[in-house]
Amino acid sequence: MPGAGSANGAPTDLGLGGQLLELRRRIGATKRRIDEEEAVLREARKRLQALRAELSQSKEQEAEVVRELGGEAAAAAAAAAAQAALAAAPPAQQQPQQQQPGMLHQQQQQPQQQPQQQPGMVHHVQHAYPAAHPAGVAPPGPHIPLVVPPGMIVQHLPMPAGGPQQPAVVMFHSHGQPGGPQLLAVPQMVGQPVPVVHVVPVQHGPPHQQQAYIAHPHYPPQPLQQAPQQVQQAVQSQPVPAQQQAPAGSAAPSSACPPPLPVQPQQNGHAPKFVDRAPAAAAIPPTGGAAAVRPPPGFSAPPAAAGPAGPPAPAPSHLSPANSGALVHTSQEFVPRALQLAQQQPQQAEPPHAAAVPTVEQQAGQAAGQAPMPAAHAPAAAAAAAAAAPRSGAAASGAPPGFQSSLADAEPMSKRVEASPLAFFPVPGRGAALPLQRQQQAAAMAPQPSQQGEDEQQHGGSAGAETAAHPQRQPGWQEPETENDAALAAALAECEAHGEAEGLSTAMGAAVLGRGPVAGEQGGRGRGWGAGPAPAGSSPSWGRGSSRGGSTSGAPGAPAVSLPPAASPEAVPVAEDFPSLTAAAAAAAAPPAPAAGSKGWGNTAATQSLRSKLAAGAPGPPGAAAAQQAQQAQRGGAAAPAAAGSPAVEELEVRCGLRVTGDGTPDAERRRLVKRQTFQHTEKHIRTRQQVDVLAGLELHCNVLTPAEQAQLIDAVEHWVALGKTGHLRGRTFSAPKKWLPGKGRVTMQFGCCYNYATDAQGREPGKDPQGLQLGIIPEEVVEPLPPPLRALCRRLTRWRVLPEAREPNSAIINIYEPGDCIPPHVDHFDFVRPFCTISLLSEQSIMFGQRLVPAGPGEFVAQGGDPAYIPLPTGSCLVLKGYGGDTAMHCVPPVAARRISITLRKMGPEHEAAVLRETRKLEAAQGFPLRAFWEETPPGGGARAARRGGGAITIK
Ligand SMILES: O=C(O)CCC(=O)C(=O)O
Ligand SMILES: [Fe+2]
Repeated sequence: MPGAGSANGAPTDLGLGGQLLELRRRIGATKRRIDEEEAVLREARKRLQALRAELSQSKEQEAEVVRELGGEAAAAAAAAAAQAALAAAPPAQQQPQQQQPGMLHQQQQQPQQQPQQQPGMVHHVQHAYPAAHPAGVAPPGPHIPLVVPPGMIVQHLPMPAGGPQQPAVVMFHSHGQPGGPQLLAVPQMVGQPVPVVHVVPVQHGPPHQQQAYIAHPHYPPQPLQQAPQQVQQAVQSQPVPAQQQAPAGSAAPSSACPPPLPVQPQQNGHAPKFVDRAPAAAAIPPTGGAAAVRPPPGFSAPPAAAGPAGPPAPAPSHLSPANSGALVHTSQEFVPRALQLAQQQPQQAEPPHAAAVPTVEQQAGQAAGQAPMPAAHAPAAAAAAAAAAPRSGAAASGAPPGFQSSLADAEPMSKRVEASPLAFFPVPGRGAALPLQRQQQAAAMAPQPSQQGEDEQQHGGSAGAETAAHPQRQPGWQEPETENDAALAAALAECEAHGEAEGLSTAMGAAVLGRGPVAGEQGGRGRGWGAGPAPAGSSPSWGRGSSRGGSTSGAPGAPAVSLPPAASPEAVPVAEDFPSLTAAAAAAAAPPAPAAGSKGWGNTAATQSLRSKLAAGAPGPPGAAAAQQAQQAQRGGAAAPAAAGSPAVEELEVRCGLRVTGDGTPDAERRRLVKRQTFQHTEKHIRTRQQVDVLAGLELHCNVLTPAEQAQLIDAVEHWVALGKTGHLRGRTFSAPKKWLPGKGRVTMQFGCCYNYATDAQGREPGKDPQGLQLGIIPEEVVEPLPPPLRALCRRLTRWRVLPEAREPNSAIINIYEPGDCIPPHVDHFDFVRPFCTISLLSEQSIMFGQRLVPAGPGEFVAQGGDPAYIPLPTGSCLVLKGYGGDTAMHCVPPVAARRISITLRKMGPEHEAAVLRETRKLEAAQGFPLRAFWEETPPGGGARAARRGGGAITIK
């Protein structure tokens, strides 16, 4: 092949001149990469500095709070608890004690004298552990009974394959904010002892790894590595060897935590590399084509994680939701419980992997849609009322509607936590202060993905004939865009008729209306909707797209061609169409204006003071900070750098939490780094026997997010997961499988709309309503809107012409794959328009495409009638799906070798979008004031400070 490389990578057949040119090109490319990496490094250093500054400030504040609160007794109790646990623990192994050159000192190390603490509070019980631990989770270490302080959050813990997803772990988490670690808590864990196993000091690693891990009962007990006194010392002051490896025999799954960013493209072992992704001056045409995307022979999808598999052990009772709010424990209880917890672990040994997984037959049955008929479909109004209940309940009792502005409004159960600041999350500026009912609602409404046939059906079916493989392919939304716009405009007009000028719906509307007229797709390829022509012989009933959609993929059977490069960056409008995002974000961020007689608490003095605190630079999660800044920008506040004029897109992205502060690279320059690839993989059509290109229409855009941006986004996702796990996201926004079956579950979050991808609490099956009709988006299940960083990301995708302007996504589903997790074969539901896309984060894994993919075993999928094609998805990339690849071919992600997050961004069909708006309006009407997104909410009654005073929470910022 011309240009093929020799062993050392130098071209051999180009002649000397050609070789020279090629080498120069490579040198240029390498230089550019070096520049990029250096920029990332610079940024990381800056952030580190900011974190350090913030940390010392936080520590001062903490000391002040501790002084205020007193509580010597608690400190003593906690110390006693630690000692007791240590004394009861197995004998210590030797742990390296000596400091090594380059060792990093834990910033949160405590003085030998613990500060005075409130009962139930132990903080900074951290054991220095190598930040660069490859497993990233639960290495052997001392068990320190940690009483979860109010103010800590139970965050995700990378779990062994098959491990439970119950949030029974606690970690510190920095959120990558300049503000440093955020310490939050979940109610059911407050006051509960948990054994600390692993703490990663916050100053190491990329933001998503700046976490402290505390053992999960799922893990077997870890041996102590030090004598108690040594441990104590380690906890309080041991420096951190930067590169210490996990001792052999660690229970930690080796791939439970991915390597730090910047993440180099890595294969999961399933797929060969097939396209050189090195930056080049122009878009790289596909090389290798079909052959390159074939799987290696003998491919199977082994979960790489070594952890035990099987159904989760029952959570210890004190961690169960039933114990939520049971906050009152004497310090004497802590020690025995901590020990009990540790000692329980061997009894919680998991049954063997195989026992936990469905059989092939079961899976095939699920795929074929043999699940039982669902229960009766709750009427939309009832569902809306149910969804509204948590917030309208208070209104009914005469209290400020929806939110508990005083503890007296709380339901009986919440009274159990009323003495605790954990009735609210005392973190200003972020999703906080959810009334307890909302958590109950979340629990009640959460889908219970039995995972029985979850994903096989989730988006459009699986095995079987083509019609069966696309059961959800519906006509209906494939109208010309003018019709779509009209439908939307009508829906929005209806909304506007309600007369409310602010709030979520308007924000959503603004986001929609802010779009200009339809732009030509893909650099002027016409107005096709991406639905390529149906393969010859396919059923015309598949949808109007088959006759109407502009082809993006060429005629079936024709050799696939690489699409032309996207329009040149210079031709792309940059800032001029961005303000619509600003408006939307600002509108979404703005507190609802307190109309006359408004009973909302959004404008209380406390909230105001919180806002000014934020404005003064207090940290928050990306979304909250962005929202705050967008608000200031709208008001022309001094803190908004470019509020007056038309601010540069990068500034707006920074505000929305997408772009990392300080990255001043102009938008057009950034866009130029994006590289697009197209693919080709022909199979014989199952029925017609003609050649079809199953990958036609797919585009992979690399470098859409820089490593720093990825880190920031990951951080935001982790934060949302934490909120979701603790019931702080509306309705079915968050769902985690109750049963953790290998290869069968994933944590997911849906924003913008609720898609019925799993059997829900009302028994509605994926993709079907109770009558067996197709069911995709469920408008009455109102979920959280797109958070600002995702909104900004969507905007970027259209601004950079990765997606057409008219297809700017307004919904997202975030999949969080632990090692071994997968998404089974499906075609994305046709309630979402084409093209849509999926963003990859954390680790590079391959997505599999085929005309017909079917399960062949637990977490194993095979192609029928041909070879599957694999496309490795590098971190920071965006895979665009349309044409045959997005409409007809099936795709799945086989079990991943390392943790991965994907964000699938899709635009709802207009009637679905309208329905979502309508249902949102209904909810708002029912509760009497606009819905607020999670990032807008602030704790009533004075925020963090008051929470601290009231209940003794530790709150950093
Ligand atoms: O994780 C991915 O990249 C694919 C996700 C997907 O197929 C989906 O959400 O529909
Ligand atoms: Fe999909």
